[in-house]
Amino acid sequence: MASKGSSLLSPHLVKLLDADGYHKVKANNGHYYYISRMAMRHTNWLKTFCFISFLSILAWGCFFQGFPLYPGLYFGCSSAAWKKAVLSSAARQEGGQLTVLVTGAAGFVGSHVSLALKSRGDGVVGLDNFNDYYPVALKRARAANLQKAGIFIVEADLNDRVVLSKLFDRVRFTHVLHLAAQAGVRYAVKNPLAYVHSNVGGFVTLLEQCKNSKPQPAIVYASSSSVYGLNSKVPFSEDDRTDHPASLYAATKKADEVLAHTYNHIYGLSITALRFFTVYGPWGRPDMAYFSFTRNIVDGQPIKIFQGPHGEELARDFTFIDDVVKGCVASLDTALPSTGSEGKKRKKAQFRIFNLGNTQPVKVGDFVSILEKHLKKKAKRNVIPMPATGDVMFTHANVTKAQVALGYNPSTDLDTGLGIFVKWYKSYYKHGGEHEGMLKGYKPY
Ligand SMILES: O=C(O)[C@H]1O[C@H](OP(=O)(O)OP(=O)(O)OC[C@H]2O[C@@H](n3ccc(=O)[nH]c3=O)[C@H](O)[C@@H]2O)[C@H](O)[C@@H](O)[C@H]1O
Repeated sequence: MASKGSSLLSPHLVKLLDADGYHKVKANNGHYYYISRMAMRHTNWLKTFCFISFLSILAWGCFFQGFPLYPGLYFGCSSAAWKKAVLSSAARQEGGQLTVLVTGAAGFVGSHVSLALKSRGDGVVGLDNFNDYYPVALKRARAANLQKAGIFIVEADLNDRVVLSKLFDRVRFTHVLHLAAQAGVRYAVKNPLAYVHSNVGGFVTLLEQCKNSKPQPAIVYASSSSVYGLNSKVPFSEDDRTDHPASLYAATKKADEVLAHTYNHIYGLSITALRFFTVYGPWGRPDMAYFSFTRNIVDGQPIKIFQGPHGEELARDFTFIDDVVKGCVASLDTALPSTGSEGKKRKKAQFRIFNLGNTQPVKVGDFVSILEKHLKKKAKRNVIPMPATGDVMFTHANVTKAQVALGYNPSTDLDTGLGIFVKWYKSYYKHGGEHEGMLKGYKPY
């Protein structure tokens, strides 16, 4: 198709060739080449084909392989500024013993534990995808608190293997506190795949990264009281069966527990699962009843109180955030190191499961009465049959194991805890907290 020419060709011949449908092209070496117009057209088609193929591979990678989910971030996480921010956040201060990656650091529990760790000198790096399941403004406000304390949050999805691997290349994490998840029991009927994406896919992506690391970090992660599902024996103990989940949310948390066991068994990852019982408190989750009921009572809107099929009241073992933070920190402190390295197990590793509850279940109606007392306002109660969206009738934790192993001793009763929450709520929304848009257009059930 292309014929090599030379500057020695006579102008007459060049003219002839042009007329015959050839392009004259000068190469870097000074030689001229004559390429037929047909070949040029083919070359252009080839370029277009290659470009479209490149875009298709990129799109395929983004949507199915979790590879660079946010191209901006992907490139951003190679920048010098990014590396500096990560390293400075991970640096331990005086008294600090651990270097912890906290996933879900802009979340409710994640933000509290991150601050607690940082305040005692541990190195803390956060990871959060700032999804809009509930108002992002609240997550940003929590993140601003962390930033003030010197904690950098990597903004990425857990499924983003590229970002995770860059992060672990930079920092030798001694521990991972994995709290990122798609939360909420009832929203799972609306958006089941969000739970599979974060709680199953994201968890496995993280475990893969941890198992391949050298050294492997010890992992402490959030399970849930919901794994007890339809069990009727109370209080719930860690040795009870957990194979009757009542919601898809619970099923994904149960899946996490069995997945964690597999990684512990095959790769020697040290793993601790914490079964949280309806955690509440300042900087909490607007989708949860204590928060949304408060908002409705303040606004003079009715609240819906669910009741069982025979008119029974539901009850929860509401647990105050400060107690849960202590449980998380003690779990990190007592976690033994993982025994494997770069995907190879050396010996048996620690595997633990703990309930972190309050041990004092309260009926939802009584919990509303306590809120009314602190808000000095009556709720407009609308008692309705429990919708078929995955709720269980009651939860009640036995925390003996956590008491023995972690020194866990919940000390905040619901009255005290809700008083602290209401004080925070009033102050936050009085001082410019984003009230507008709070759960706007969002109906979890
Ligand atoms: O322990 C957990 O593992 C879970 O705790 C939390 O789930 P739940 O215990 O369901 O909390 P939450 O929604 O505050 O409802 C509290 C009570 O109010 C009742 N409830 C709720 C809403 C409503 O409109 N009416 C109502 O009666 C409702 O029936 C219930 O009896 C977390 O959201 C979840 O992510 C997970 O961490």
